[in-house]
Amino acid sequence: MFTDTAHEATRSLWLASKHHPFIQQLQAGTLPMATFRDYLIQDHHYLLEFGRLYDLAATQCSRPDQAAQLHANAEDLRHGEIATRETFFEKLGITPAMIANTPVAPTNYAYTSHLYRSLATAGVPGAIAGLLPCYWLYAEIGEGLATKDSPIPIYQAWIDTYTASDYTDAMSDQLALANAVATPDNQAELCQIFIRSSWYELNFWQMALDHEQWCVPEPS
Ligand SMILES: Cc1ncc(CN)c(N)n1
Repeated sequence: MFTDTAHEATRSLWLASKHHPFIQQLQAGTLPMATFRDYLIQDHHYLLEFGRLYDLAATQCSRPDQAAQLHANAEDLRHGEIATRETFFEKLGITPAMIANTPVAPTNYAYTSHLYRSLATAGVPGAIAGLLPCYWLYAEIGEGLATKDSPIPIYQAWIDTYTASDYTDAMSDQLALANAVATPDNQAELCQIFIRSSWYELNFWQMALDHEQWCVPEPS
């Protein structure tokens, strides 16, 4: 099965994500709040693109049942993870203006660009393969962190998002969809896309920890 092959191919990248200092500090409660805030703002930009890509893939999908599932994923994302993050923003005093005025960091820009590229070069199956580590890796990270609570309530609330049944159920649907669109002809390409997304996931933690910025400000 495609998902077994892809999972096996990314074992070390996923382990590095699970043991990344960002995740360890989140669980220990030692992650600086400024770092968490920056991560949330970058991730908001990321999740908006994620939803847009699902919608775009749906419009290009020739199978009505799969198109409906892709649209439903976009809606679930907006009503689930993105809506939950709004409550975090309120608690932390992060305003829409702060988000709008924060440029998308280089790694975030590269990751979301990779997702659009996957749709452009490998079609709807490419987009599905590129988006899959986002769901699946976070579910595994949540599972790994569930053994011990973080002493910081908002960090624990973040962890709880990824162990909640609505999230893990949606993740199972993604696995089934990925296996449905994988064929002997496209599997190798989909696997490369999945590996690259997993690599970007790892870089995303480091981007947040480093408060990564462009060396030259964006043109206005
Ligand atoms: C970068 C990233 N990857 C995955 C997820 C979990 N949906 C997320 N919120 N952000």
